[in-house]
Amino acid sequence: MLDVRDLTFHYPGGARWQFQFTLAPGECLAVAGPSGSGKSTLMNLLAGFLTPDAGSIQWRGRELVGTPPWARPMTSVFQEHNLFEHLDVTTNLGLGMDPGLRLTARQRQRIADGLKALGLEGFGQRMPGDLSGGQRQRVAVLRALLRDQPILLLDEPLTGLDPEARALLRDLLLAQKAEGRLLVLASHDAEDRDVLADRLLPV
Ligand SMILES: Nc1ncnc2c1ncn2[C@@H]1O[C@H](COP(=O)(O)OP(=O)(O)OP(=O)(O)O)[C@@H](O)[C@H]1O
Repeated sequence: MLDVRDLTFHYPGGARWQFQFTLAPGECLAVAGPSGSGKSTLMNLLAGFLTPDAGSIQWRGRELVGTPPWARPMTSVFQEHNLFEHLDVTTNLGLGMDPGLRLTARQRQRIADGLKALGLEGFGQRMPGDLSGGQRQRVAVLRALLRDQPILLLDEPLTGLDPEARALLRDLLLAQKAEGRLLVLASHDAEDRDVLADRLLPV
């Protein structure tokens, strides 16, 4: 269970937020609100890139506030995809699984299977700069999924994709839920929220 309680935050001189929700394995929470309402702020608080003024984020009874981002049981796909431009697609994906890139045959197979499932078969040796925006986005989501963390933070993961890629990624995210992962999804798109989310957090 992810238990977010009285999580308060403000930017210097800016508005103040307070977030509260619980999320069980297999559930998706959609964070909805207009541009500038604080969706990315919540994502950054959960990921540990921002420090709250007060409140707690507990995962299975363990407090995550104060835990650095890399040690949290979550992985994020934010609007900037943050692929390493000088490394090919397979290496980008592999680094998410093992920073030392000592990949097992099974891990290599998972990368190949993931690329195939997302319509990117044969793209493993390409450089990110040689991909379309939608292809880069799929690689970024795949990299997050391959990291096998229990919590996925997704900030507009399907925005800008064509209908086919969108359907592929939606199915992939539904499969993550079926496997028991927790999804926190910021999305402007009501249809994505309807398909994926169990609950709505208006901000
Ligand atoms: N570093 C910062 N310092 C001060 N104010 C900030 C900072 N980052 C964001 N804000 C402000 O906080 C508010 C919430 O921003 P946030 O990015 O969380 O909104 P959002 O709901 O994710 O918007 P969008 O849908 O456009 O991505 C905005 O008014 C924004 O201008």
